[in-house]
Amino acid sequence: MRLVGEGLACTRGLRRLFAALDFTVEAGTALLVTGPNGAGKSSLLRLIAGLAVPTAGAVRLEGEGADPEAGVAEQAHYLGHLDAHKAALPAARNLAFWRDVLGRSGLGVEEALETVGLGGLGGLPVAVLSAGQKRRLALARLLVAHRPLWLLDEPTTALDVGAQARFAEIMQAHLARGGLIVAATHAPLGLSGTRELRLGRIAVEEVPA
Ligand SMILES: Nc1ncnc2c1ncn2[C@@H]1O[C@H](COP(=O)(O)OP(=O)(O)OP(=O)(O)O)[C@@H](O)[C@H]1O
Repeated sequence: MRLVGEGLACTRGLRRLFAALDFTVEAGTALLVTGPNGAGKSSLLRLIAGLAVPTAGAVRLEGEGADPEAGVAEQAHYLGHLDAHKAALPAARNLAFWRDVLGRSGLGVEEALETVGLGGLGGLPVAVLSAGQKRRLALARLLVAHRPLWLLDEPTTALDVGAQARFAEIMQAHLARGGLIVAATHAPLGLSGTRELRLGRIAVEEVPA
């Protein structure tokens, strides 16, 4: 399976953020989208996720394992800046909701909470969780339903060093199973075998391990 972006252009307001952007992400690899604030990293992720429409160009998943009946959005997890939790509900209830919506094809709720280091905290309302705990809960969503493509916007924001390392292991395991990752980030994510797409000065380059 591979994710292909062809001739992508994005205009926001009066500003053209990028044009004629081509990239390919092969199964088992990650593409890091980098560049200065306002370069268009989040905008690119939203285009891939189907949450915004490109001015030109298209994105598709193709090859073995890609579902020809489904669009990219249905085969992707999109994790934006907002964590998409109901603050008044317990963490476990929030995660159970996403598991039901996304298709129950991954870990159970308790196991996913345990995996992101929130074991025993599932009964707490999200409102009382710390910023890093809320982020961990958002990351747990990736685990409760299988989607081959993970679109991650600054996924390690608010995570402590240990949680960053744990999440690097989770991402690496996803890649080892043939998954794909596109991540907008200002910081290294601790992954090997990644390539970098730098916006602001468009170029795709190999990142040394
Ligand atoms: N809905 C919108 N209407 C008009 N302009 C927008 C809209 N959304 C984003 N922009 C503009 O598009 C540009 C790119 O925004 P984007 O969030 O994609 O940047 P980014 O590279 O992710 O930045 P950061 O590193 O700060 O997160 C910014 O100048 C922003 O103001």
